[in-house]
Amino acid sequence: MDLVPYDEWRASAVDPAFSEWLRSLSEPEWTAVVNHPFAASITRGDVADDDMRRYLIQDFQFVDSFTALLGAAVASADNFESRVPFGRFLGETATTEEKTYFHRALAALGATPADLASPPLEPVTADFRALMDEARTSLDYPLVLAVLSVAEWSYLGWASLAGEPSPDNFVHREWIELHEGPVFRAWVGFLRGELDRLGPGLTSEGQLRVLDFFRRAVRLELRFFDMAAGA
Ligand SMILES: Cc1ncc(CN)c(N)n1
Repeated sequence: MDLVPYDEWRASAVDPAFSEWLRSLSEPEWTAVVNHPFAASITRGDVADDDMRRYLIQDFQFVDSFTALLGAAVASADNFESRVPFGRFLGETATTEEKTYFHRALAALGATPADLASPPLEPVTADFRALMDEARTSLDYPLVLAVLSVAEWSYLGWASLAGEPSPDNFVHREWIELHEGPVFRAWVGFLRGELDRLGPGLTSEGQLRVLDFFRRAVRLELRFFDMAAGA
């Protein structure tokens, strides 16, 4: 979508939130991520084991950089109340939730310890890690937020489209459950709320920088699902 400055855009927007400006200017890729055939296949529980294994092996490498980026959010947030949700989510990601999921799911899919420790990276995985590292080392809170928000909000998007009944296979079912439900929705609401709190006060140059990180992350999400689908 055309690059319309936030102040101009919000004058006629139905929802003038800064996060909505970022999302709507990231179309059509945003919708392509949320409605991606690979994501839809996860929600139906019919991704072939080989494809799911390849996707999760690459995603485990994504999660490593993502966890480091959560640490940068703790470090760069502008107040204590904002640091706390990042610290909580970081603990969950690093210990219980995603870590045990990956180990159990990849074992069930026949992955080896080497597949978890040091697999060859797909180009999109390397590019996504580079973007997360760029945001992390900037220690610029709105840029960190932009990348985290894309990852979580877009995953909430496709996971919310899952119908009933949930897939029997825990590899699919738990991956959906990790990305939807009241707790995950509140987490995404928090991330968006932080962007909405800080974005309007940035200079127009700063706003465009956040948009640039947001858009790059959306394009990478799309390429990541394309890679998973073998496209
Ligand atoms: C590529 C990607 N993007 C987002 C998420 C959601 N945490 C993820 N696990 N992987």
